[in-house]
Order: sequence, then C-alpha cells, then structure tokens
Amino acid sequence: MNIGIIGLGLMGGSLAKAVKRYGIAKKVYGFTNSEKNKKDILELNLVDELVDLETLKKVSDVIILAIPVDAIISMFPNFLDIDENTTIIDMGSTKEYIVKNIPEKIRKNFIAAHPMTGTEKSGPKAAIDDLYEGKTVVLCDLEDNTEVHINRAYEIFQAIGMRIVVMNSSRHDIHACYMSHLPHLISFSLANTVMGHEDPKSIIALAAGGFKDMSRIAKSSPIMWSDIFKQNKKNLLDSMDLFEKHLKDARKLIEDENYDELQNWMKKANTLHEIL
Ligand SMILES: NC(=O)c1ccc[n+]([C@@H]2O[C@H](COP(=O)([O-])OP(=O)(O)OC[C@H]3O[C@@H](n4cnc5c(N)ncnc54)[C@H](O)[C@@H]3O)[C@@H](O)[C@H]2O)c1
Ligand SMILES: O=C(O)C(=O)C[C@]1(C(=O)O)C=C[C@H](O)C=C1
Repeated sequence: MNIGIIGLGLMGGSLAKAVKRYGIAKKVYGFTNSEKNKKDILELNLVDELVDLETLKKVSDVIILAIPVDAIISMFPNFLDIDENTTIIDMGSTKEYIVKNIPEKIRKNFIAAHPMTGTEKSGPKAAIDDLYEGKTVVLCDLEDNTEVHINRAYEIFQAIGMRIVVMNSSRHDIHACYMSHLPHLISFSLANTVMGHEDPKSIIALAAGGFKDMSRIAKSSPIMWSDIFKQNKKNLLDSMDLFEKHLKDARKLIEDENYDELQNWMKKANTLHEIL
C-alpha cells in the first residue's frame, strides 16, 4: 500500500521512519505546509516524495493526519472527494471534537487514533526511529467505520509494534486529560512559576533531576498544546479543579503543621508507582 503523511514533525516523521523500517508501505508520500521544514524532511529522507495535497490524495491508500488538532478539522473539506477505499487516520491528542466534526461523507473512512507516545520535541528533526515500538494506540468510535478501514489501521499499527486499545472518544478525552493534558498544563505552570522567581544563572547552576523531570514537557509546542487545551476545555477545567483541591489540602496540612497526615498524603501518592 502507499501511505501519505500530512505533517512530518515528531509524530508524522517518526511514523514515516517506522513504516519504512517494517516495509509496510510500497511508497511513503508526504505533504507539509511549511517551506522551512521541506529541506529538513528531504535531508532526513523521511519520505520517498514530497507532493502537493491533491497528488497525495490520489496516490495514497492510507492518509495519515499528523498535524495539530485544529488543523486536522480544517483539513476535512479537502477530503470530501476521497475514494471510498482510501483510509484516513488522524493522530491527534484529542478525539471527541474531531470525531464530531468528521463530515458524514467520509465518516466510515476516518479512523480516529491517538498514539500514547511522544516527546517534548517537535518538527522533522524530532522524528525518531522507534517512537511507536511497544507503545499503545487508542482507536475511537470504530462502530462508525467500515471493516476495510478498521483492518488497515490494525495492520499498520500492529506492524510497527503497537498495542491497540479501543474506546469511545468521550472516555478517551477524559483519560487523556488526566494522564497527559493536565500534566502538561502543570509543567507549563511550574516552569513559569520558577522562571518568575529564579534568575537564569541560578537555574543553570542549581537545577537538578527533580526540576528537570517535572519541567521536561514544558518545552512542548505551544501551537499543538493550545489546540489540545481548547478542544478538551471542559475536562481540563474539571481536572484543574481537582488538582487545585489537592494543592489546597497539602497547603492546609503544611500550615497546620500536621506532618503525620502530610506523610500519609505522600504515602498515598507513592503507591502510583506500584501500578506504573
Ligand atoms: N508530540 C506528542 O508527544 C504527541 C503525541 C501523540 C499525539 N500527538 C498529536 O500528533 C499531532 C502532531 O504532533 P507533532 O508532535 O508531530 O507536532 P509537530 O509540530 O512536530 O509536527 C506537526 C507538523 O505538521 C505541519 N503542519 C501543520 N499544519 C499543517 C497543515 N495544515 N498541512 C500540512 N502540514 C501541517 C507542521 O509544519 C509541523 O511540522 C498533533 O495532533 C498532536 O496532538 C502528539
Ligand atoms: O512523553 C512526552 O514527552 C509526551 O508528552 C507524550 C504525550 C504524553 O505522554 O503526554 C504527549 C501527548 C500525547 O498526545 C501523548 C503522549
């Protein structure tokens, strides 16, 4: 099969590498809207050919959307004349709003996917060989897809070493909120808090593992994450309420010098790593 990838940054570029490595695609085509990235994509040999969108639509059996979640929705009108055998797969980090906006005409072709893997880096140079190996991909609302498209998605994700989990898009967005979107928001907040208080020289001299671990994902793309926060606004605000409650609980225990209870509160948090 021929695979066409729209957006060749971290996710799209890494997928291009994976499908080449496992010999899944006869040819890998790419489309990017960024002149700046074209040179990198070609130098890194991520795709066999960079083409325009109309060509990519004609030559691809499977089209992958590896672009920010609002850009995925803006792309929909371009696919209304797609062949009924062409599969479209999006890799966006949100799912419910995307699924709700898929035009009826292409609903059965469109597989809503979210690979639960990534890094804080973006752009073609961030693409890595084994990003998907041994990781989970969530496929949502498959009851609205036809067999041929579901089978193609399974074939590709399994061939690149992924574990498939099937779920409804609304449940997906709640889980993704607590396990990915809220942590990113907290990391951005932490980075801004520390930079608002500490000068760069002290940060360079003193930042150790703890701060580096907690702030790694604060380096993530603002374009990608503002789209995600926008599309998952309701869940994110709910999760922020809960998080604020936990911060307030900790604050009260410290104010009251209730160190036994503070330790119990932390012991409970320790148990997370018995399941992770
Ligand atoms: N970064 C992660 O850890 C991660 C993990 C899972 C899913 N995702 C999702 O994958 C998608 C891509 O994220 P990424 O990390 O690869 O971002 P990225 O910024 O590394 O790459 C996106 C690329 O798409 C290109 N692009 C943007 N709009 C375009 C358009 N309209 N047409 C063609 N090209 C366009 C950009 O030039 C950019 O190079 C997002 O929807 C994101 O939510 C990201
Ligand atoms: O490991 C990272 O750096 C990531 O941010 C990857 C990560 C996450 O774990 O939150 C980011 C966005 C997702 O859609 C899926 C995975």
